[in-house]
Amino acid sequence: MFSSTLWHIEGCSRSSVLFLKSLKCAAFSLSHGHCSSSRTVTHPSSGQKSRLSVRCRSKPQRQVCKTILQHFDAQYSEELGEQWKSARGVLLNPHSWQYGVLLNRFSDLTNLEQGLRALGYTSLLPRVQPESQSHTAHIPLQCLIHRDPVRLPNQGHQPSWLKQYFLLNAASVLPVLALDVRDGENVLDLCAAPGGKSLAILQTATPRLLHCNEVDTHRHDWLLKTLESYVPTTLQHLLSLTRLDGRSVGDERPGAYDKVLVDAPCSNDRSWLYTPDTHQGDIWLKERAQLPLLQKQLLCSALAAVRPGGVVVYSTCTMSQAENQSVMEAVLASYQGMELLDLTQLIDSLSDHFGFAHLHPPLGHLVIPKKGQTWGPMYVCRLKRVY
Ligand SMILES: C[S@@+](CC[C@H](N)C(=O)[O-])C[C@H]1O[C@@H](n2cnc3c(N)ncnc32)[C@H](O)[C@@H]1O
Repeated sequence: MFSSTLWHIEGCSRSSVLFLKSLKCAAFSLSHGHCSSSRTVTHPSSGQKSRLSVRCRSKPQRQVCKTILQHFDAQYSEELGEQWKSARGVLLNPHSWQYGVLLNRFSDLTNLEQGLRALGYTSLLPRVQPESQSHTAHIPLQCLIHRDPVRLPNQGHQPSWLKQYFLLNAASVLPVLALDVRDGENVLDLCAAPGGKSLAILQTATPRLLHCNEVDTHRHDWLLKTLESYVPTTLQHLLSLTRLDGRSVGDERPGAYDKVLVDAPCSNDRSWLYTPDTHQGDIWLKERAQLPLLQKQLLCSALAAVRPGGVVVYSTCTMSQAENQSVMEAVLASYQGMELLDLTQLIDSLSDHFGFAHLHPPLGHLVIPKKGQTWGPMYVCRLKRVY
């Protein structure tokens, strides 16, 4: 069993009370800690002191699937060498995992940001984001991170109320920043559920169209719910939701989009390690062998769906070379008129927060979890369709 910790804020000013309400009782959990204690924080604008008291609760511990771990050990020690050791340490210790907070610019954020900063949250991104200076300025993404493995509570769905934040692995914003959507563009999120990246795209710009596609029925419903919970009805006309097999979209809508995101189905390293039973682990390992083909087909579909001059971003949340660089290599070799775009400026701007792996071959970028910076895994690569 492991404990999670709830922090309650007491003795608050009125502005802090608003902040508390927005945090839904202002409870947030630490994924470690076994004691009761309290601490005082000062509200930055009012100077009022608020007391945080800590309580513990028990949650069932997650079991590591030995079959998957053995498989990862064999593959990743060969592909990543020493870097696998530090990633392994993080993946095997959920108590150390950090959670990013993506603020929803469409909601009422009164006092929330200041409140979170008073609690030690800082911005992931610099005020002026790289690569945003040369074109029409777009909206800075507000993603807050904490150096400790603290976790805000999820906000429940309430009709006629927009959620204020979305919890995510902060490395998930990387593909969205690489996509660099501008106001008025036609954008396709080919594999969109549960909708975190669609939502992040809408935080950075107001596209003419955001087409969110998800083939799985259950996950499509989840996507719909996410968008309803975060996007005001006045902007919902920008959204188009479909339940297509992403492999067919390129043929059905050739050249229709300025930007396409392929956040591909992959062997999600973080969750696969905690596969509930060995039998399920064996099934997933068999499925894993099929994934590169599906990923290549999805990427080819995206390249057909983007207009000449348009941009495609490919991303996964696995460290597997077969699902990352090898997919890119195969598609670049078989598809004419594609250019690999440089992401160095963006990567450099995030290198204080994210640990980037040394990739062989050096195609794309991989955020690899490490102690104190537990973000990732997240692979990203950006292509331009030249003609
Ligand atoms: C990594 S998840 C996407 C996460 C999402 N972009 C987000 O940020 O919330 C990949 C998604 O692709 C979907 N998928 C799998 N095969 C697909 C296909 N052939 N066409 C479209 N989506 C597919 C899966 O059901 C899954 O929801």
